[in-house]
Amino acid sequence: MIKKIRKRSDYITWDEYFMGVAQLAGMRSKDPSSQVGACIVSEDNKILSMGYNGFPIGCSDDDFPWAREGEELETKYLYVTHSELNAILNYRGGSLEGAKLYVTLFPCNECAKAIIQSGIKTIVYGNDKYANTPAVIASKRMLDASGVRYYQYSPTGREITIQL
Ligand SMILES: O=c1ccn([C@H]2C[C@H](O)[C@@H](COP(=O)(O)O)O2)c(=O)[nH]1
Ligand SMILES: [Zn+2]
Repeated sequence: MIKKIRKRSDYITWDEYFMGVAQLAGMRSKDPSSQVGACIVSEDNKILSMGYNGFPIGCSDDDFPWAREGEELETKYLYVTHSELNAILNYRGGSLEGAKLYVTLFPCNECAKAIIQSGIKTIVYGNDKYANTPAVIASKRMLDASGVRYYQYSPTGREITIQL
């Protein structure tokens, strides 16, 4: 009698996989307070692009400021490219129409504009710690008006260890 070998049952789900990849991308960020990662996926679950928050090419991580407060020109906010925008700009393959974005932080209003214009139709986000700020309220207003669906990732509690 031949015993049929069945597939593993503890493999990770698509959402775990892509949110995990977004988290890993965020680990490249040099921002001391918020590391944000993003992963863009096609309708048939192929990774199209990734990004994290950081300064534009040529703007040194050691020279540009990482401060959150102080004189505006000496804070990071005027310089940092957000993870979602980096992921959109990093894509070299043409259209993102119908794509899905996994991102560890709810996108701000500026990222929402780029998401809408790029054709991304679904956002799966991690934390929403800036939910009460004008940037996120405006973001949701635009995403709702444009028919971009968003839902919060539900952590499964599963942990992985990667040896580097
Ligand atoms: O849509 C967003 C919003 C913010 N970010 C980045 C930009 C900054 O590097 C941090 C936020 O810094 P705080 O110190 O938490 O204010 O997150 C992003 O990538 N995408
Ligand atoms: Zn943003």
